[in-house]
Amino acid sequence: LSIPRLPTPSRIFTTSNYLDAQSLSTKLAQHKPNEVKTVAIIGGGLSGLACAKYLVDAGHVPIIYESRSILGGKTSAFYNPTTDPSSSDSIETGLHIFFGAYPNMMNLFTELNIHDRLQWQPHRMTFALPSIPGGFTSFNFPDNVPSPLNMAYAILTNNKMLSLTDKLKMLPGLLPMYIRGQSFIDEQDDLSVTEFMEKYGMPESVKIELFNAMGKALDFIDSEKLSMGVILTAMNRFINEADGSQTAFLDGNQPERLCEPLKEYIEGKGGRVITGIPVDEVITDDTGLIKHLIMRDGSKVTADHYVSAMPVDVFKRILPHAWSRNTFFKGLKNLKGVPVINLQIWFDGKIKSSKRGLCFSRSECLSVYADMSLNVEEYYNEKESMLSLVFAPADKSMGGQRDWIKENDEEIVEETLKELRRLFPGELYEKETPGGVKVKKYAVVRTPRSVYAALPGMNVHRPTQATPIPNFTLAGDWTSQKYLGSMEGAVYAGKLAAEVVVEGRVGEGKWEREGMKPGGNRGETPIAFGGGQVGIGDDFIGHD
Ligand SMILES: Cc1cc2nc3c(=O)[nH]c(=O)nc-3n(C[C@H](O)[C@H](O)[C@H](O)COP(=O)(O)OP(=O)(O)OC[C@H]3O[C@@H](n4cnc5c(N)ncnc54)[C@H](O)[C@@H]3O)c2cc1C
Repeated sequence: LSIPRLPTPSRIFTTSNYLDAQSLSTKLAQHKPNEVKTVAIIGGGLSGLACAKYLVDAGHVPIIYESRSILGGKTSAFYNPTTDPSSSDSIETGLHIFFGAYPNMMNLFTELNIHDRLQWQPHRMTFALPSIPGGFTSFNFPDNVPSPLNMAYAILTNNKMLSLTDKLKMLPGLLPMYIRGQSFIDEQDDLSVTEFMEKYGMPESVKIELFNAMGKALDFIDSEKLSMGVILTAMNRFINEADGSQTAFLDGNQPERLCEPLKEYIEGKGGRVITGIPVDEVITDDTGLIKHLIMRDGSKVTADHYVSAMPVDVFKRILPHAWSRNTFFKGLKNLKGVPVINLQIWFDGKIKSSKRGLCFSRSECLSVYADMSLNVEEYYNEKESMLSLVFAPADKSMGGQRDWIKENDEEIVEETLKELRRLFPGELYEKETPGGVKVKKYAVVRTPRSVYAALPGMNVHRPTQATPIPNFTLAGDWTSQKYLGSMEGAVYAGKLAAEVVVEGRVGEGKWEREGMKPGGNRGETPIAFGGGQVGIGDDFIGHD
């Protein structure tokens, strides 16, 4: 209504990835089950919701058990906990950006008939220029030019970040990514960004100007520590699709605008969504099959089949003792969620130089941010800016300057404002610039364990959705799928899990991807998870 909307880029519906997503949906919807199964899905994030959606399409009866009172997991939002108790704004777990190269997510929006809820942005990528306070530059992707030419044009016509020599020196590393695709990407997963750049002779400036910003945005990790597989995967998805890197915001908070229609769809076709009671334990019989789940309130849940759509850190805690000796689950001990912080800051006036779309702040502690008052219908405000900012890396183990995740809100906000003063010189209130806009209120949301940390060599430890346990399947963005830890990855993994259940591919669990070192699924070597216990160190801490 108040914010101009661009149409959904039509080319995203013609890519081979989109057509694959569509044909998997069709296959599941046309399935005629011999036996209708009740499927207990643990976790009501996007992956659990997507899994349930495709299971009802296939004629089964999924029941989601979500521990919190709100659906959405890492995309959830809460009302009110700002520094102003009289307000009732929604506070999101994180600033969430959708990309054209999210074929399963785009397909899901089509199936739910809610594409008009995506607020597409002009096709460009905007970066702050750290050496010029208040300076920004954009890579502009021309309309109606096919990939990869539109990306080549965007890169070649921007000279503010990389020289022509830098760009040419990127080619030996990036050409095989384009030509060989996934097999090349998987082979590089063991290398950090720095190691990959040394191997392919890329200049340091590429890391400073580009890869640092990408790493912090994609996985909340500094590029010194990050696996190069992350950068290559994102570039590969973007370079192969003309509108792959075009971004969109949802027009409001995800629990209402995306999870609610999913819940209505699932319940409208016979499934159920139960919130507010965590699953506490998975009870197995002598053969390792799940007998039932025990809920926090002491009740038991039995089903024909069970799916975990929990984050990896929680799954490790809940893993039955009987399974911990199976080599399929061996790699789990290496997977761990990355800490990240998201801030929402409301100002008492408009930040005049604030831009539409997503910006890479390229500062020490901030990753990406957006002025929600300009971009998202729910937060639209003509007079006052509201910034949503991703603060990363949030601890030293991921390359942060400090363990910010443990700091108090005031220190985090102070550091953020310090960096914002460089992005908007003279526009934020300080004693010396009394005319600037003042902070009205803020909310700081910490996610101590978010997406799995994509450190070098981790990809091989991500298990497939099919497991060796005949009545158990895995979902979640951290399971093996080609879209990183992301909303697209979560939806795709949920859909793949539904396919495993529908096809009865039970007890299969194998390491499917070529070029990966097999973790094995039927090996007999017992694995030590700390004396039979599966420990993850500190607990996953949610918001409620
Ligand atoms: C700050 C931030 C910014 C992000 N930005 C982007 C972005 O711009 N673009 C993008 O694509 N992705 C982004 N992501 C990543 C994205 O949010 C995740 O990849 C995705 O939402 C993961 O979905 P999931 O369903 O796999 O897991 P989750 O969302 O973690 O869902 C798991 C669910 O399981 C529930 N659960 C846990 N334990 C139990 C239990 N014992 N019993 C029952 N339920 C349980 C949890 O409460 C949760 O609801 C961002 C994440 C964060 C934190």
